[in-house]
Amino acid sequence: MKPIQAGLLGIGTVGSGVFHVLQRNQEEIRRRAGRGIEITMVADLDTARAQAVVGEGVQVVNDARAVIANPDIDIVIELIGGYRIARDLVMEAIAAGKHVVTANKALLAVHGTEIFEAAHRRGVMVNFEAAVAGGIPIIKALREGLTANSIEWIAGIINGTTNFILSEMRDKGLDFDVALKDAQRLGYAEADPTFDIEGVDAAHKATIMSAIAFGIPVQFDKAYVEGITKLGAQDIRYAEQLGYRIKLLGITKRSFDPATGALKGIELRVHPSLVPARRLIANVEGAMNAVMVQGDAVGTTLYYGKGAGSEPTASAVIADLVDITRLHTADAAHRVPHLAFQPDQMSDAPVLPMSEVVTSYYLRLRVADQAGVLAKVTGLLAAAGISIDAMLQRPAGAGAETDGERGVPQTDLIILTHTVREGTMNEVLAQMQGLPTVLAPIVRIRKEELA
Ligand SMILES: NC(=O)c1ccc[n+]([C@@H]2O[C@H](COP(=O)([O-])OP(=O)(O)OC[C@H]3O[C@@H](n4cnc5c(N)ncnc54)[C@H](O)[C@@H]3O)[C@@H](O)[C@H]2O)c1
Ligand SMILES: N[C@@H](CCO)C(=O)O
Ligand code: NA
Repeated sequence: MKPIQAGLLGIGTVGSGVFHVLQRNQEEIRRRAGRGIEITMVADLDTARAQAVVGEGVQVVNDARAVIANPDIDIVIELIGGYRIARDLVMEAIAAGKHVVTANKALLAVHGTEIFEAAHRRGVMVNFEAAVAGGIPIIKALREGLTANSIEWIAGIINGTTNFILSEMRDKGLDFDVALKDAQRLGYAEADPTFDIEGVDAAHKATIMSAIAFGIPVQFDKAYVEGITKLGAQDIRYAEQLGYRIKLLGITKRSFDPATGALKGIELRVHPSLVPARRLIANVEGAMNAVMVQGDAVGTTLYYGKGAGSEPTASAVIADLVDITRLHTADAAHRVPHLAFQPDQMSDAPVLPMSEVVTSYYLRLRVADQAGVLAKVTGLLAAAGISIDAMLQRPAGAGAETDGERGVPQTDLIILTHTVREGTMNEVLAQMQGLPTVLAPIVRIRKEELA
């Protein structure tokens, strides 16, 4: 049989990896797919660079629409990125009856509903393994391997750039900015790295996983998003002293009413989290990703590997090409549904507001070092029914022995709490912040036991 022909839109970090791996392993891939897979046309704005990557045998154009219009091409691979042009091109490729492979989590988290509906109507596949945790086959695990389970929660380190930055800061004492530059140089960061450091990229990926795990539409606009830019080095240190590591986690979870047992909705959130240092996931370092999935039948499973970079991401893109090649002639009923659940079987369970999330907390308060302060702080927690798990008091550090303006001696109080509703915690934090003996904005980091 003739090889299936694919057209590539965008040949940067990931696109060049796809081209090279497909070429290097073409014989094995052909034996697995049952048919050869060839990239016969490439579009990139920088045609000279693109031509240098693919050599003379492959047609290079600067207009992505020329690839979509080519009748010999059955699969369009979108590796441009971003929401705007990529959305139009993917929709046009679907309308033209092409299957699509994309690594673009931003696109799917925001426009996924529209894209999957269009693909379903047109009878084509949109595959996106590379969009979540790069080379780790997590989409396949969730959609196929774990299909027997009622998924209870997913928690993952799903942004390589921020995990790399946190590791470099902790291990080598590097400054945030230096570590970020290194992550950009290594090809981990998004075109706009604020997406990485502000938690947006992780939230895109968590949004996609929430849809697949719980059969809800992709709803990025409902996600709670907090990045690592406000994390202080001293919090990383204090967390260690208490037996925890701080990781940027993407979390999605079914939440039940404790009184009735009824499903309240779905938690969907990204924020720095304290994780017990003894957990495997707490020891995932550098640009590596790891995703924990808790299913009712299988229990806890963990997926670990490279979540970013040229060839690791290419590995996932090519797996999608192979799946499409195998299923090309099968009708929609025989394919794996885009979001794991059949399109007419989606749930309308709401994504919960952050105030309804129940979790535990790390609090750091800069307080006046005087009698009765601790009692006031813990009194507010007690009045709200919030129980304390552990506590530290530490000197405020060199140069911070006294409060600048008022000259009051000061100290740091670090408190770990047991679980409480976030809305309740917010009220207590507002009261604490109002105490005259609390001298600086209170630091609050959520804590996940992941058990
Ligand atoms: N880099 C990674 O590790 C990684 C991992 C997983 C997913 N992704 C995703 O993969 C996608 C590509 O990322 P990348 O790192 O390869 O980006 P990149 O910037 O290295 O490559 C994008 C390429 O698209 C080209 N391009 C831009 N506009 C174009 C247009 N209108 N028509 C044709 N070509 C155009 C650029 O010239 C560039 O060569 C993004 O959606 C990204 O989020 C990247
Ligand atoms: N910028 C992303 C690339 C992989 O999606 C990361 O750092 O994880
Ligand atoms: Na993946």
